[in-house]
Amino acid sequence: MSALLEIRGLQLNVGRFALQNMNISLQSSDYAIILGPTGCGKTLLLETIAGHYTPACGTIMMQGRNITGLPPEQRHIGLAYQDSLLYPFLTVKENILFGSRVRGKAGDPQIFRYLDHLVEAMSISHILGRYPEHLSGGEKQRVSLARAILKRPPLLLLDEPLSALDPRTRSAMQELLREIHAAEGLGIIHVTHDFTEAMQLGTYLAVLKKGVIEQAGRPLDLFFHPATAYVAGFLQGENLLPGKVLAMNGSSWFLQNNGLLFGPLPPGSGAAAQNKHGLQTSTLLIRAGNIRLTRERGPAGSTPNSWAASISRIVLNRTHVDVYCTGNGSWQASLTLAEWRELQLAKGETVNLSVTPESLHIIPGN
Ligand SMILES: Nc1ncnc2c1ncn2[C@@H]1O[C@H](COP(=O)(O)OP(=O)(O)OP(=O)(O)O)[C@@H](O)[C@H]1O
Repeated sequence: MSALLEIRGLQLNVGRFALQNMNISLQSSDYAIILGPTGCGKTLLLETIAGHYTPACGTIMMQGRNITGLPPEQRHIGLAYQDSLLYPFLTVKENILFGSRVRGKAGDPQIFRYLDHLVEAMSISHILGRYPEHLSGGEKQRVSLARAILKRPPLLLLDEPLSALDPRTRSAMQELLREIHAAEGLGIIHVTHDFTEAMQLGTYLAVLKKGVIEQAGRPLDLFFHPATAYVAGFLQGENLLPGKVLAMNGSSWFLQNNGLLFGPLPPGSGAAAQNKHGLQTSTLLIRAGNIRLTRERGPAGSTPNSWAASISRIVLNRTHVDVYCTGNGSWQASLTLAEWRELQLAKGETVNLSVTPESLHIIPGN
C-alpha cells in the first residue's frame, strides 16, 4: 500500500532561506512531530506540503498521487495555524463549517453530528454564535483546529495548534488529537515547541536545523540515541559531557574532561567516535533518569561509572524529583517520588552518583 505522504529530495527557496533535501515518509498510523527552534523552517515545510509554495525540486506524493504541482484545494490536506486565521465576518460555527462548505459537504447531516461532537469535546459549544473578534486566543485556536478536523482530510497539518491554551485545556486537546488520530486513521503532522507534547503524541519525530532535517525517527530512539549534540540539546539532554573516547583492553571507554572514566561503552558506539589514533573528542549523553543516586558512605572518591557529588538544588515535579549536583562537573539526576521519599536527601549533602554502561550514549564530535 502507498504511504500516506512521501517527500523525496524536497528543496524550497524563499528569499534567503531554503528547505534542503527533505525526505519524509509517513503512514496514516503515524503521528509526526516537527521540532526545531524558531525560524528553522517548520511552517514553510507545512505550507509546502499544503501547496502554498512550489518547491524548486523534489516530489511530494500523497497516497500514491503526485501532488507536487497541485493547488492547495486539490490536495485534501487540512492546515491549522497557530494564529488561527479565522474569517472575521463569519461566526464561529460558520468558520468551522467553512472548509466543509467549500468541499460541498455542509448539507450532510453527518457533518452536523460530528460538529456537535467536536465542539462539545473542545468546550466551544457555547461560543458558536460569536464572531472571532470576541474570542480569546485559546478559543480562536480551538475553532481553527475544529475547522481543520471537520474537513476530515486524510492528512492534517497542525502548526503549534495548542500554544495559546492553558495547561489543563492543552492536555485535554492533546487527548482529543490522540483519539481522533487513532479512531479515524487520520495522519497528522504537528509542529510544536513543547518537548512533553512531542514525546506524548509523536510516533515519528523530525528535528529541524536551518531548513535541514538533522535527525528523524521514533521519538524514543532520538531521545536515547541522538545523532548530534544539537538533537540531544533540543530533546533536553540533561547531562552532556565533553571528553574523549579511548580504546582500552579491547573495549571503548569514555574519559570525561574532568577525569571521570565511563565504560565499557555499548558495542559500536565507541568505534564510530574513534579516529585512527583510537582517541577522539566526543560528547557523552547520560539521561537524568539513568543516574542512580545513593547516600555517600565512606570516603568520597570515584571509580569507573561512579563518582561523588554534592546536591546543589532540588526541584519537585508532579511525577519525579530533579536533583542537581556538582562535583567533577554539573549533574542532573531524576528520582521517582518513591525513591525520593526513601532517601530523604537535603541540599548540600554529598551523594554517590552511578550509571550502568548500557545507558551510556556517545555522540561523535563536539
Ligand atoms: N515568504 C517568505 N519569504 C522569505 N522568507 C521567508 C518567507 N516565509 C518565511 N521566511 C523565512 O524563512 C525562515 C523559516 O520560516 P518559518 O516560518 O518556516 O520558521 P518556523 O520554524 O516555523 O519558526 P517559528 O517557530 O518561529 O514559527 C525564517 O527565517 C523566515 O523569516
